[in-house]
Amino acid sequence: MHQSMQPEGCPCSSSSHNNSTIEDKDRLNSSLCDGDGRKCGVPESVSRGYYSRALSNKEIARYSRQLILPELGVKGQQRLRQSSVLLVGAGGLGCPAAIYLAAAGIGCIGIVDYDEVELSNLHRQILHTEARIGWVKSTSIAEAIHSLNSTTVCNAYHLALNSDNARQLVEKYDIILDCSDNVATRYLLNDCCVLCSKPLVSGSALRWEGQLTVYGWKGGPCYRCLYPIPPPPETVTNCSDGGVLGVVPGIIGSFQALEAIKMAAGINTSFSQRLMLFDGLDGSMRFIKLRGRQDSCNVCGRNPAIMQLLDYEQFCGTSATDKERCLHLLNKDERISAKEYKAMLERKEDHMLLDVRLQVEMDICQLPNSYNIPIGDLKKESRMKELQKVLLDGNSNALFVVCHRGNDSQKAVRHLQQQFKNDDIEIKDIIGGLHAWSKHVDPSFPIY
Ligand SMILES: Nc1ncnc2c1ncn2[C@@H]1O[C@H](COP(=O)(O)OP(=O)(O)OP(=O)(O)O)[C@@H](O)[C@H]1O
Repeated sequence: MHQSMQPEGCPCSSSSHNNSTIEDKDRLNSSLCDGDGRKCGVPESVSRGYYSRALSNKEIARYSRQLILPELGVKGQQRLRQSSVLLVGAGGLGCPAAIYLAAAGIGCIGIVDYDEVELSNLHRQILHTEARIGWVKSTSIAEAIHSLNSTTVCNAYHLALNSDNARQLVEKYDIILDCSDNVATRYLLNDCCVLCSKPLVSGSALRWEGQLTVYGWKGGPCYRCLYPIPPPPETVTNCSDGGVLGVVPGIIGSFQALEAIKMAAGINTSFSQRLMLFDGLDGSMRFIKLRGRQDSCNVCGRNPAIMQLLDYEQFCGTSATDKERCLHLLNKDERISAKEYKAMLERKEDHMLLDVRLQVEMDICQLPNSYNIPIGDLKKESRMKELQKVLLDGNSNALFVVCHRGNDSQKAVRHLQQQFKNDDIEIKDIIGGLHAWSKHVDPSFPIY
């Protein structure tokens, strides 16, 4: 665990940052370092010397406030310098986790992310900046790490972690942090960490709440021991749909760094077989004892069925075909485009526009004359009667449904078609919702 594994960018060369910080997928296979520093152009003795040497005066000064903690001490600090941590996800959890790991003196940090920085990331993905909008996220974090602690080697991998590349990456690092935001990646990382015998520090955050636990540590359970079957995709909400207060992933990501630092320093973790539930709204923290490793587990049990990585999108029902099916719930003739709706408005055609988003979203922006019933309320009889009355009063027999991006509006149309099956009402949704309106009709319309 504390043997240095020296992933791609080898910490043995102080000038290695410029060469090895910005990794990309083509360079994934071309390791800069063969495991003992020789390919870095630094004499072997120097690189070995670096690791075995006591802390330098500069290191003592830099880490002095943590060095005097008896639980850490010089030995612990040296272990941090020899350790490598891989973060999957350079977003709300990955940013705080990465920066605290670098600040503490972790020798090598790898960051995997396929995404680029957007304006809507900045309220919580605190290492990215206005000036770096459009940058590759992993590169943006590598820059932030280098400014804070130039002695930490940082490998930025601009790629989507998948079954083909995960093992190759995970096996190079000592500790893995799951800072991703989707179920398929969680199962992929879990299985990969079990197969490579690596501990996995798992975090998640949504709305005001966050969770933290550590899988696969000293005989503790893995993610599959607790959740053998993935949740139905329609029950999973992400931050762009459900929202999140930036501080919440900040807190959970910091906890992920804390646990990784403790494990790397040889102290132990407090979260194996233990789950933390944090609620920022009521300021509570609860701790739940989790069941241990399950003999029946498909990946870490007695007779594991999973000996190699799978197709996790398919396993979780989130593959491109599954998404396509969800996106095309309605037929073509049950939908109109944002442009067609605009043309209809210009022709002043009689109709009613129903917006099925939450009131809080209506407060951000809405189309003129839209009537609001949130999708969750459409099943309530009272709201159905109300809608019927508005349609009758307006004497309109055309009902158009809009939402944020055109997913909920399709579900709403299906439901309303059932409700109004005896009435002569044409019900359609607007393809792509308000996003499409902003993109194709009115660029001044706010996007959130
Ligand atoms: N399989 C994966 N490989 C690489 N990166 C991943 C993978 N799965 C998720 N991620 C990354 O994990 C990060 C999760 O962070 P977070 O949820 O804060 O950000 P986001 O996806 O930018 O959010 P939003 O939904 O608001 O756009 C994202 O940057 C995403 O690109």
